[in-house]
Amino acid sequence: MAVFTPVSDDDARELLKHYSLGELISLRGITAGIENTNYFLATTQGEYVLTLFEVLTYEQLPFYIELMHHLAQKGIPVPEPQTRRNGERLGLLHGKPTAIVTRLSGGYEPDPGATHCTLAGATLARTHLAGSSFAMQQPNLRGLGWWRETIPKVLPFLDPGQAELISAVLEEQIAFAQSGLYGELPSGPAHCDLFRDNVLFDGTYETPRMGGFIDFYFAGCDTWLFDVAVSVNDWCIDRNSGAFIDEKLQAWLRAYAQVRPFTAAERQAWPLLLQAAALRFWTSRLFDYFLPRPAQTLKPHDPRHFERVLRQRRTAPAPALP
Ligand SMILES: Nc1ncnc2c1ncn2[C@@H]1O[C@H](COP(=O)(O)OP(=O)(O)OP(=O)(O)O)[C@@H](O)[C@H]1O
Ligand SMILES: N[C@@H](CCO)C(=O)O
Repeated sequence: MAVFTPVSDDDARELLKHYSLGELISLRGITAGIENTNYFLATTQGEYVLTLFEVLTYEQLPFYIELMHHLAQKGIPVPEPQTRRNGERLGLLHGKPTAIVTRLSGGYEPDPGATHCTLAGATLARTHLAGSSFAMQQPNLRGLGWWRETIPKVLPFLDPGQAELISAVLEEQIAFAQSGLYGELPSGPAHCDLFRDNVLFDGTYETPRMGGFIDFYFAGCDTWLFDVAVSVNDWCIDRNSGAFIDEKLQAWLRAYAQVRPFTAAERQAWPLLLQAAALRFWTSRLFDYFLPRPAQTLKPHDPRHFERVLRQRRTAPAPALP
């Protein structure tokens, strides 16, 4: 359930006075999602999503909100934060930071085919290029620094084989981050969590249309290839083994490369980035599983899934980038 802070019709009417978005038609709580309070909000001018941020603070939010604004202005299909009469895009409701963003059409595809992969890959490349002119800077807060801090906390819960694996991969990633090769990788604002449940598709299964990317609240500046690796590690795999499905992977990567061709440094770094992306989510899932936040409502995702993905990426030869 994702209404942690109830919002009444009267609250919404009061809030809408701060915007030029017309009059309230309806307000409906969204049941999906685990972190924020979300409502579908219909007004006489359009369809929106009202979000009350339950975890991120007012000070932490501008990077994400302004990035979405920047991308929307550049024609990337992302929720567009609406601007209040006072020029700001964030407000407060029931003491929580609040934003109204445009509602994208479509739904998420749990079983994406090659066509979905093509659309997602091309749109991510366009997102990267559009984001390169975004002025604000914020590192990926779930990057190497966070892995170094978090892995020692989860180590006591692991068996010796797992502990050895996660420690070895962390050491390799620390060395890689200090290498000249790493410094050559193109970087900029990245979504950093572009799993299939964060992309909406319209149309039919056979002929899908891109609805857009949602949930930018793990975004940060990172190598673009890390973003690609996070995505294909979710979109293009056999869910049981973690192995890549070649047709989907090729569709995803070719579509991305048609918009932004990969560099020589990226080709060389690819196997390590695929492991980095698997390590990132193995670590966060271990952390959420063994050390849940006191008020955490989510049912933790299975950490072993990303252990399997990581082992796959270390044993199977990495497919070359197109
Ligand atoms: N701008 C949008 N347009 C259309 N649907 C949206 C939009 N934003 C959110 N949704 C819908 O609301 C659901 C919940 O949103 P979201 O995934 O962002 O939840 P959350 O609690 O904020 O984050 P988390 O993914 O961490 O649970 C999505 O699955 C999607 O169906
Ligand atoms: N996409 C993440 C959850 C949100 O970061 C995961 O599947 O672990």
